[in-house]
Amino acid sequence: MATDTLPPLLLVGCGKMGGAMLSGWLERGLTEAVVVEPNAAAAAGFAGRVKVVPDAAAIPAGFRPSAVVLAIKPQEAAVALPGFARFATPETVFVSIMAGRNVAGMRAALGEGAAIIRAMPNTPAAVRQGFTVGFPGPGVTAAQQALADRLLSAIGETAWVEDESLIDPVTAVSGGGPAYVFLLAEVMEVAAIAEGVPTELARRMARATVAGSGALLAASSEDAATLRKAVTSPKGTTERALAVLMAPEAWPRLMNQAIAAATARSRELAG
Ligand SMILES: NC(=O)C1=CN([C@@H]2O[C@H](COP(=O)(O)OP(=O)(O)OC[C@H]3O[C@@H](n4cnc5c(N)ncnc54)[C@H](O)[C@@H]3O)[C@@H](O)[C@H]2O)C=CC1
Ligand SMILES: O=C(O)[C@@H]1CCC=N1
Repeated sequence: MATDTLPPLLLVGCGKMGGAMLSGWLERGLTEAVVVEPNAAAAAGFAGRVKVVPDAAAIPAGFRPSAVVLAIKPQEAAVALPGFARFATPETVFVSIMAGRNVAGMRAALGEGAAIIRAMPNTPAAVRQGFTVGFPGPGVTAAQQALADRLLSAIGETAWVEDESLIDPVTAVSGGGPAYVFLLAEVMEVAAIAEGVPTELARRMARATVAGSGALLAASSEDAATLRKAVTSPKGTTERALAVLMAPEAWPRLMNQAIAAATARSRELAG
C-alpha cells in the first residue's frame, strides 16, 4: 500500500462510512482535505486536521480536489449532487459509495462529462480491514482509478469489476455483510442465555467467538469450509448443530433470500 502523501480530497458526508474512510486516509498521509458535513458533531473528531464546512457553497473558492468522495445517503443525492457539479473537470474523479445510485444517474446530476467511480466499502474499514469493490464509469482514466485504489486500499482490501450491475449483489454481500455477522453474535448470545448461561458470560462468549473466528479466517490459508470441518468432530456436538443450520431450508435458503432481498433493494435505489 502506498504511504506517500495523498492528493487534496473533498469528502461529502462524514457519517459512519465517511468518517471511517477519512481516518484511514489521515493515517496514510492525507494532508489537505475539505469535508462537507452539515452535522458539525459528526465531523467533530476531525477538527483541526481537515477543514469542515456545512455545505457546498462554503467550500473555499480556490480548492481543487483530485477526488470528491460522495458518502451521503442515496436518498440525499438528488438534492446534494448538483452543488458539486463544478468539480466535474478532467482533474477530478468522483468516488461514490452510495448504495444503489448508478453512474448514469449521478452523471445526470453532476454533468455528462463527470468521471465517476462507484465503490462499495464496508464498516470494518474503521479498523482498516474493509473490503471495497469498485466500478470505473465511462471516461475514468487509469490514473484516476489508481488514485481511487490508493484511497480504498487505505481502509482494507480492494477489488474491481467491469460490470456495474455487480455492485448491487456486492452491496448485499460485502457492503451489508458485517451486519449479518454481528447478528450472528446477537443470536448466539440469546441462544446461550436460553441454555442457562449468565447474560454477561453469554455476551462475552458470543462476541469473542465471532471475533476470534474472523481473525482465524483472516490469518489462515484454509478456506471457510475447511476451518468449519476442523471444528466438527464426527458424531460430536457441532455436527448436531450444523445439521440444523445447514438443512436446505435453513441457512442456505435463508442467506440466498436475504442476499436477493438486499440486491433488489440496491436496484430500487438506482437512478
Ligand atoms: N454504513 C455502512 O455500512 C455502509 C454505507 N454505505 C453507504 O455510505 C453512505 C453513507 O452511509 P453511512 O455513513 O452509514 O450514513 P450516515 O448517516 O452515518 O452518514 C451520512 C452523513 O451525511 C451527512 N449529510 C447529509 N446530507 C448531507 C449533504 N447534503 N452534504 C454533506 N453531508 C450530508 C449526514 O449528516 C451524515 O453525517 C450511504 O450512501 C450508504 O449507502 C456503503 C457501504 C457500507
Ligand atoms: O444498508 C445500506 O443500505 C448500506 C449499504 C451497504 C451497507 N449499508
